[in-house]
Amino acid sequence: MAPNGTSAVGAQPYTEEQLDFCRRLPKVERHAHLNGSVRQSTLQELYKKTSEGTSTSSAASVAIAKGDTRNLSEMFAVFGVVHHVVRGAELLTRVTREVLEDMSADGVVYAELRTTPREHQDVGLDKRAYIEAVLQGIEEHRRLAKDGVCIARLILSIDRKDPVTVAEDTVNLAIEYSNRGVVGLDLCGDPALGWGRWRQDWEPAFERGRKQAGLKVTLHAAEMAGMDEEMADMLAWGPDSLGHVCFLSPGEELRLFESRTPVELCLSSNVLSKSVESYSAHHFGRFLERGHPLAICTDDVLVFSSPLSREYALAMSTFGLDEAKVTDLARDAFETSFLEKGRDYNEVLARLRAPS
Ligand SMILES: CNc1ncnc2c1ncn2[C@@H]1O[C@H](COP(=O)(O)O)[C@@H](O)[C@H]1O
Ligand SMILES: [Zn+2]
Repeated sequence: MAPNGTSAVGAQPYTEEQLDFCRRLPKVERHAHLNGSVRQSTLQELYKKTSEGTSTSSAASVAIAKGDTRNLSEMFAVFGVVHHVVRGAELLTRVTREVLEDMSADGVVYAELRTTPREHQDVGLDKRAYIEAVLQGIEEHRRLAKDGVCIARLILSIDRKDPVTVAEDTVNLAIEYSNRGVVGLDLCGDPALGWGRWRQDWEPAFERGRKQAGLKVTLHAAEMAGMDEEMADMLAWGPDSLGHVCFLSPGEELRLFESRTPVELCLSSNVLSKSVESYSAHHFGRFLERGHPLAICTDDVLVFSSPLSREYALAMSTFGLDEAKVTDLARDAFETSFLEKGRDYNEVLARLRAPS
């Protein structure tokens, strides 16, 4: 790619050398939604087999490029396109394996995948089978990977649009699978649909997962304006990590800095969904300046067409980081992860510390 060539997201501000460095750099992915990270060619292939026939336009429309007029709420419709075709245990296992293969090829050595357990009634899949199919994909990748393994753990997501009974179910499942690869719980979904429910619905559910099984908790937070009250309540409770945090008032931002709660920052996701005006205006700059614990992440590589190496290259060029700083960022991201101490932890650490 030419230094100033164009792609789905417009002119590239980084050089070929920067991108190449970021590709080779061993990295950690902490915020990737499984169905938002499905390989584009797989989605197209699955779409062709449906009753919609040979049209691939629906599959193609999941990619959001610069200039796309969809806002954050409209963007959530794209996940319906993926959920429509990724059905059944076999496909869930396959897409999980492929996501990890793609990450591994991009230099990711450890990934926390997150997904919302769903029933696929038409193919007789219940939520337990859903989770087992995803865990099987992680296991298959590990067994079959030829060019380096991306070690992975699973986080179960609770969608803000669902009733609290669904959240309770998900917590039960996360507890059940907590010694089999599930390390945490997440609050996700369209913030416009389910805010104002933190204290009553979500906090008790997450608290139970944390108390009963030591599960870690990450929350999509301040994804739209006017969520200060929820943010204050979340911080008072004390999550292990927070995603996005785009719309913080100066007071809440200060409180977050003081709490030292790690943040998962997704530059392209925020710029392309118009939560943040431009790369240079991204709050990544302020968090970096404060030395706040953070991890650069992709969110939904299928939708935003930007793998982790590219997100690092964008941060590198936009904020003038040298190779040593970018290397530190990748290592620091691991410090914020949910991976338990043990053999895998030591393996990831060794790969992150290996001289490049
Ligand atoms: C843009 N930022 C975002 N903010 C909030 N939630 C998001 C998201 N991107 C994805 N999801 C959540 O992840 C689900 C798809 O993956 P899974 O089916 O769970 O694997 C979406 O339905 C949405 O709830
Ligand atoms: Zn997300």
